[in-house]
Amino acid sequence: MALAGVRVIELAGLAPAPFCGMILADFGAKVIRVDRTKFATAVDTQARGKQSVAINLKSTEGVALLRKLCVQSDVVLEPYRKGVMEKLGLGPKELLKENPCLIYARLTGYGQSGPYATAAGHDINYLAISGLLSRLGRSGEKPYAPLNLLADFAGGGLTCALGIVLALLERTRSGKGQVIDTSMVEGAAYVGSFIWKSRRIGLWDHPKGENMLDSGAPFYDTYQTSDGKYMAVGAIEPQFYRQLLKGLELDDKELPEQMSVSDWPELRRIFTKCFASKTQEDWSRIFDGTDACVTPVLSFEQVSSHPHNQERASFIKDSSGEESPRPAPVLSRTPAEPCLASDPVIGEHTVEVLEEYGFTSAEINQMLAAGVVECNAVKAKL
Ligand SMILES: C[C@H](CCC[C@@H](C)[C@H]1CC[C@H]2[C@@H]3[C@H](O)C[C@@H]4C[C@H](O)CC[C@]4(C)[C@H]3C[C@H](O)[C@]12C)C(=O)SCCNC(=O)CCNC(=O)[C@H](O)C(C)(C)COP(=O)(O)OP(=O)(O)OC[C@H]1O[C@@H](n2cnc3c(N)ncnc32)[C@H](O)[C@@H]1OP(=O)(O)O
Repeated sequence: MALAGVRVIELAGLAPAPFCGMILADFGAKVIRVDRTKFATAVDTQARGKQSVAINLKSTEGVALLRKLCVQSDVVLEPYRKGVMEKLGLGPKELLKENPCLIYARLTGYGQSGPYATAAGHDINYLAISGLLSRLGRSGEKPYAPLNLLADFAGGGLTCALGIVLALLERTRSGKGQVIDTSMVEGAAYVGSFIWKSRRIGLWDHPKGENMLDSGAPFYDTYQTSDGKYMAVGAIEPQFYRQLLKGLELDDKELPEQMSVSDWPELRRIFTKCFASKTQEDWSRIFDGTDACVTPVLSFEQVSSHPHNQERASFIKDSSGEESPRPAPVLSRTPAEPCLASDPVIGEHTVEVLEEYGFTSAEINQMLAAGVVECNAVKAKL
């Protein structure tokens, strides 16, 4: 796999850093999640392929141990509030001094500087400060955060993973590590570059929810079907729009012009009535195999059995039968091989990992006895 041989120390976080760690693990890195001791359950629901060691970082021995692990690792990924790692004596200054090749990835909401740097926050707050949230939502309604996808995962976990891979690539030339400052505000804004840079062509001139791509246009929206499901319509270009009208059995001579913005409410009313006359399955049969850009809005229950997803095996099942998306993108020679075993319990691999990092049994037993580390058996999963 592409990241085989890369050793990552991931300090346990809430959602974005676990996703970043999972991406690296899916593509072959050895990812060791550092959990707290005396915690029953991990909050990490994206632990695929990771190992877990439980270390009490509030002890000097725990901090010394983590420093030793970082000396023999390629990447450390930390998701804490600005200043937390420095307070523990685990800041980049210390760790890069001991291992100049280390890639020190920091993943926070607001980044490592600026007046908000130390403030608590979540996806919705970062999205708000990025400017993007102001553009999300239907006309006349309040801004709406699309789950916690944009800041936490697109702008956070994914952007941080990109930073790590870039730094690993650069290290092959310079032999040097570096610090990555991932701000979810900036990551989300960067993901939104198209919105910023397409303002000059007038794509966003109207208020929120009244533009072509934000549910303003009737040919770029969702419609309810007679069985209470939905179809997604993305028929922008005239040749695709014509196919939409054909599928709906509408005569364009009897309709307003596609790009006549003032007629969009009327067009939407016509499309709504049409789509409500047949089931999702009926419409799928009509539009599949055409260029109308009309697809069913699949539920989580429907996705894996959809013929397209099925043929590409786009969803996988782990050993407990839990379904999830397979890693993307697909690399032709070195594709990801996601681990199908169930997620680690906190401290499941403490002894195994410490042995691998060269600690003797006596040293490990001493740390276990002193409560510096904890090892939990898999039976804790039951
Ligand atoms: C919208 C999303 C968030 C969604 C998260 C949900 C998926 C989960 C939220 C709650 C979870 C549930 C809950 O935990 C209860 C159950 C628990 C059970 O185990 C599982 C089921 C649960 C129901 C569980 C289920 C789900 O997991 C939840 C529903 C987001 O937006 S996430 C993005 C958040 N923002 C960031 O990550 C930005 C960067 N980070 C921060 O700004 C802060 O970390 C943050 C997130 C604001 C939290 O601040 P906090 O004050 O809590 O922490 P920090 O200031 O960072 O300090 C960390 C302290 O911890 C010490 N520490 C760390 N490691 C160790 C260790 N190994 N040993 C000892 N101590 C350790 C560290 O030294 C710091 O201590 P100090 O405070 O003394 O400096």
